[in-house]
Amino acid sequence: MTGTSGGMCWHLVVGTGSGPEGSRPTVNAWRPQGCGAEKGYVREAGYALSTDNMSHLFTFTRCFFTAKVTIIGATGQVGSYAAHAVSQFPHVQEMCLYGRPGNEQYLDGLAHDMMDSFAARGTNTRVTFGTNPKELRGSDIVVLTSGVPRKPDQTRLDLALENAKIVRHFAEQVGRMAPDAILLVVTNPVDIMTSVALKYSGMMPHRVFGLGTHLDSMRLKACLAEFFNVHVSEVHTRIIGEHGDTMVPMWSATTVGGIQIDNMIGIAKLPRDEMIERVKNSGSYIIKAKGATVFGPGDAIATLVRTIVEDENRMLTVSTQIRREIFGYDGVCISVPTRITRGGVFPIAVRLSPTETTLFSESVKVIKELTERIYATLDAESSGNA
Ligand SMILES: NC(=O)c1ccc[n+]([C@@H]2O[C@H](COP(=O)([O-])OP(=O)(O)OC[C@H]3O[C@@H](n4cnc5c(N)ncnc54)[C@H](O)[C@@H]3O)[C@@H](O)[C@H]2O)c1
Ligand SMILES: O=C(O)C[C@H](O)C(=O)O
Repeated sequence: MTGTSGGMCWHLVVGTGSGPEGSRPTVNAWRPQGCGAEKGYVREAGYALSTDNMSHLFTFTRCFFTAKVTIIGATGQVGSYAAHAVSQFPHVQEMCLYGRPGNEQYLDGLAHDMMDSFAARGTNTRVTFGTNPKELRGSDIVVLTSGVPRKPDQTRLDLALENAKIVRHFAEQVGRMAPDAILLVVTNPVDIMTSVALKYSGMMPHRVFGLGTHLDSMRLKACLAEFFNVHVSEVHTRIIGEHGDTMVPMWSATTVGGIQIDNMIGIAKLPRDEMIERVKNSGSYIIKAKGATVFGPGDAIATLVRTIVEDENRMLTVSTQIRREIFGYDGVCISVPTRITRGGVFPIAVRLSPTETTLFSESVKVIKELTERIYATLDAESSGNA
């Protein structure tokens, strides 16, 4: 059985094998073997057919999903690493490396290099590349990484206008060629670029989102794991607001080993301000040291893509359009906790502490003002008044 859901192709394969209690229908499912001809990956959907009453009791069914993921800006540092990281997931059937005209030779070389890597690691993902917008057709997820990166003496906000023009150009292409895709924006300043991509793609708000403070949340997680000397998986934390200087740590939602940090003995020594300063400066520190941040954002992108293609239903903090009814503000994309599924990204309303509320409103103000200025400049340019 084949169908589509959330723009993604899915296949459900049910057979009649023998179950532990007799002739209960079971499932024919293909698992990727690394170098075989299998195309899909199997996951339990939690229901299946019962022999007693085929119509009402579903207890065990499996289905698998395959996706085409396109990386725009694949010749860049973040784009190329993200393409490689994302291709490891069995659900990703096709990885399309997309770039601007003139970059064909580079993209061809990148595709060959990645295919060698896949053979070495046993990945069965098809690699395609191109610079013609028609290559975007059929994409289930598009990751937009094109744009200039900041220099060591710049802030991310300094890139806003130059990158907005690049993002507008590609967002219009995605809106035309792959309107049912989910678009993940990475280009900085990412919150403003997410708004630009949403506006110019014409896509639904829950299908356009930005990497936002997911990466900052991972950075804080690493600091906390180091401080408490525990495995990173023991730490749950979030940073909301701008991916930038006004980011807001959600200490109220920070736990170590499931224990809220305020309830941990010795917590008075936790250097919260230093940790947040370290997270805020992490990008510029790495750029000064080695030219670009690559593995952190690349693997953060990969987590988000996997969450969607595997329909993991996870709660992650990413940049999304917030609504006045829930958050008290609208007309802005900024990071809040969201639920991410194969259908898209859905903001979750949460109660913040009084300090978090004040800091979040300051963060919204910064992003909203600059977003409006960028819209005005782009609109004036389109109407020939710039
Ligand atoms: N949100 C995040 O956490 C995060 C993390 C890392 C990088 N970034 C941002 O991602 C972007 C790319 O970073 P990078 O390190 O890969 O940079 P890079 O210079 O290595 O790559 C830039 C990419 O953008 C393309 N590009 C540049 N100018 C273009 C134009 N005028 N038209 C079309 N394409 C153009 C290039 O061809 C290349 O593919 C930057 O804006 C950077 O700030 C964001
Ligand atoms: O800091 C940058 O400019 C890149 C990115 O936003 C990051 O935080 O790694």
